[in-house]
Amino acid sequence: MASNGQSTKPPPNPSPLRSAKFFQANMRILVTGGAGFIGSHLVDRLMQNEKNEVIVADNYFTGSKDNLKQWIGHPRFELIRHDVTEPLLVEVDQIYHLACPASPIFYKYNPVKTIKTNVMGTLNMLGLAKRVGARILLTSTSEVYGDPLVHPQTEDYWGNVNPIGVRSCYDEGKRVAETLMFDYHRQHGIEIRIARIFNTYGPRMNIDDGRVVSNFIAQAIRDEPLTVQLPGTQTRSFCYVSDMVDGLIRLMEGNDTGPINIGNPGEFTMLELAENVKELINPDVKIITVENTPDDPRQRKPDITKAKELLGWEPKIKLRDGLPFMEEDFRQRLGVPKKA
Ligand SMILES: NC(=O)c1ccc[n+]([C@@H]2O[C@H](COP(=O)([O-])OP(=O)(O)OC[C@H]3O[C@@H](n4cnc5c(N)ncnc54)[C@H](O)[C@@H]3O)[C@@H](O)[C@H]2O)c1
Ligand SMILES: O=c1ccn([C@@H]2O[C@H](COP(=O)(O)OP(=O)(O)O[C@H]3OC[C@@H](O)[C@H](O)[C@H]3O)[C@@H](O)[C@H]2O)c(=O)[nH]1
Repeated sequence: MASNGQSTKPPPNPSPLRSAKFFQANMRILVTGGAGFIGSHLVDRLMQNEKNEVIVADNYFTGSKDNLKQWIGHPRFELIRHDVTEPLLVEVDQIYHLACPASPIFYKYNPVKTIKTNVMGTLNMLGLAKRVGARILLTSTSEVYGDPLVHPQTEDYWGNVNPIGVRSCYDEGKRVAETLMFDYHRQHGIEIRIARIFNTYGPRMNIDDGRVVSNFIAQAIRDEPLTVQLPGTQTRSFCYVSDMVDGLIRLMEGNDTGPINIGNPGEFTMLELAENVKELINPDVKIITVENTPDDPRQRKPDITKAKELLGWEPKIKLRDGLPFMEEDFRQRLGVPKKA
């Protein structure tokens, strides 16, 4: 029975290859998009369990082998250059399906490819889950709520999304991906999990990723003005990556299909974020305002009641505690030590 009370078919039989000796010893987990920011932190956590074998499939559009360098060559780890818009034939027990560019700059760069990644990529991974009887988790997004008219956002809110805007390749793409997940669940009995991830930050974000936290930290370290996009009063709620990974694993291992919001309810305007970065990282830096892009959501904050009740999860790391960890990582990669 799905969490929403709908009855489903029983799950398909596992692939016969799963009764091979190898599978009895290990849980084999596929992470698509595992070379990216959240994916590589998830891989680190999964690899800590000696019973897990991890396969990463990534096309390196926004991810990098560098994020996984500590695991390359490890006997329980495999890295495949693969685009999820093409089918993938592997034998696995679980699929964490993250593959998709997440920064607005990158997902808008080739919107047709972004929607293909969300739709064909998710179809391919669901097809794989069906063939081998694997459980599959989709990393959906708070962007399914669009420019929300309900605040904070609860999972039963259907959203306020522009279907033909420049962000639609991503937000409508993820909405279709969620639909596909539930249709495969109802029609084929696939075990699904859907996480609606809210803005996440932390070490290993691309320095030129274009998202706000990485932009402000890189700008503060480089002594460049912090670029607050107008009006500056728009809000976001930022979750530190280790909390996010913890939530994703709890969701995968738990009994609820979701969708479940995973995010930190601490809400900040972009001006407040800039002021925090300035104070913590470089008090001499200027804050300037610049033009915004179309359809930028004006407010965003997760209601995490469901995550608390169903997963026993809530974030532990506050923004002001997480920013210094990210600063340290960015300083190392940019080669700019902290001034004495
Ligand atoms: N970071 C956030 O704030 C956030 C918020 C909501 C949802 N999400 C979701 O979480 C997931 C990971 O986000 P992230 O922040 O780590 O982004 P990221 O860009 O760092 O990682 C995405 C990874 O997917 C890979 N990829 C992209 N298209 C692919 C394709 N067609 N085939 C194979 N690999 C492909 C990229 O190379 C990259 O390694 C995404 O699905 C994103 O939509 C992230
Ligand atoms: O330099 C900048 C960049 C961004 N911003 C503002 O910061 C806010 C957040 O922008 P980001 O680009 O970091 O990310 P967004 O919140 O728009 O989207 C994100 O949200 C959910 C996820 O699915 C995605 O990973 C990501 O698209 C926006 O209001 C934007 O206008 C700035 O003020 N300055």
